This record gives sequence, structure tokens and C-alpha cells, in this order.
Amino acid sequence: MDFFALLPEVKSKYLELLTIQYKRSKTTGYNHPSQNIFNPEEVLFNTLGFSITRDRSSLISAGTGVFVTKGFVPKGAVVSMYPGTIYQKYEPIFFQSIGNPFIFRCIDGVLIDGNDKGISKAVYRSCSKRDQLGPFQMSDITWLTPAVQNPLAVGQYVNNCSHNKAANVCYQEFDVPEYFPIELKQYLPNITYSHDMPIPLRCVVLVALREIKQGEELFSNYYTIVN
Ligand SMILES: C[S@@+](CC[C@H](N)C(=O)[O-])C[C@H]1O[C@@H](n2cnc3c(N)ncnc32)[C@H](O)[C@@H]1O
Repeated sequence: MDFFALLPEVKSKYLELLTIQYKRSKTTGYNHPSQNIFNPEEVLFNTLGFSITRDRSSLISAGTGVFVTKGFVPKGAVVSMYPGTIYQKYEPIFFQSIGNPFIFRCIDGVLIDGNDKGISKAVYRSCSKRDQLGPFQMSDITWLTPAVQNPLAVGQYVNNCSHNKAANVCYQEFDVPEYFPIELKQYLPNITYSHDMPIPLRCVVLVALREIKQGEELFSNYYTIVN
């Protein structure tokens, strides 16, 4: 709603959404316009037909993993996103990398630090604030908090496949195109470390290799190289 007040041309794209919100506020008797009445998990399930969450891994001593909690994921669907700060291969990451198992290396050497604790968390927050345009968030920081806006942003918790747990997801890297809608940037869980040079934002999503049923844990292959 904040976006709509400041960018009326964006509002015209979402008239249907506004009508639904208006109808729901009438039935619930609550009509504060900026109140988010859509629960992100509900939106995910209603839109994509599944929801995911973090829980104790089915592998002994693998810590936390990511599970399909409701519905099923069809083959080829985007099932998760890898959140974090994006470092070009020449940018310093030494201190952030110490004891950090959440660093994803893209094929071209770009790194994503998906650690939601310590110095990594502070760096992500700092870069997000730096890039904010007035009230407009250019990235999602809620994956660092208990109240998430984008429930897909847990891909850094997906565990590696093993002998009896084959990979059911793979990584897909891409650069966000320049024409990506500004009002949706608040849901992208990635931010560039440095903004000296105008470079596209790198994102990594996890794609289902087969249908994944309710209750199944997601497993990727940490060492896959795609030529
Ligand atoms: C990117 S993190 C994944 C999230 C992690 N499970 C956690 O709880 O924070 C990678 C770490 O998870 C653990 N891990 C991932 N796959 C595993 C597996 N197949 N078996 C045992 N540990 C695993 C290892 O400790 C690895 O360094």
C-alpha cells in the first residue's frame, strides 16, 4: 500500500489485488489499508500449491534441513531461493567466511553468503539499508527475522544428498533483468556487497528435479557443475 500511494502507475497493475483486499477487509471488519492481511505461507500454498519450512533433518547429525510441509512440488517448479549477500570474486569475504558453511559458489566465481547470523547478517542488513530508496526496499531482509515475507528464502538450509538420499532439487543461477518491477524487489532475498559498479543482481533458485511430496526433505548436490 505504501508503494501504491507513492507510485500510482504501479497501483493500476494491481487493481484485482486491491479488490480482494477490500472485500476481505469488509468481511473481517478490519480496514486499515497498510495492514498485511495475507499470511505469506498461505499465499505460497494458494499460489504454488505447496509450502516449505525448516526442520530437523532426516539425516543423522546434519542439523536443520528444508521440508515440504503441505501440498506437493511439481517437477521443474522453483521450490526455494538461496538468500544472501552477493560478492564478486575479487571482493573481500575473508572474515565473513570463517567457519561459515553457508557460502554458495556460482559457476563464474560469484559468491553468495547465506549465513543468517553474526557478521554475515550485519553485512546483509547494512547493504540493504544502503540501497533502500526512501520507503522502497530493494531487497528482502525478513529471512533474517522470525517474521518472513518470502517463505521460499530458506535454500541455504537445504542439505547435501547422500548414498540413500538422492538429490531432488538442483541450483539455477541467473541475473535479475533490469526491467524487473521495482515494487517486487522487496521480495528478493539478495543484495550486492558493493555497488561501485552497476552490475545485475545475481540470484540462485532451487528447482525440483522430480515431483516432491508432502513430508519429503529437499536435497541438492553441493558439487554439481553444469557446463
Ligand atoms: C549449507 S549448511 C546446510 C544447513 C545445515 N544443515 C544447518 O543446520 O545449518 C551445510 C552444512 O550442513 C551439514 N550437512 C549438509 N548436508 C549434509 C549431509 N548429507 N550429511 C551430514 N551433514 C550435512 C554440514 O555440516 C554442512 O557443512
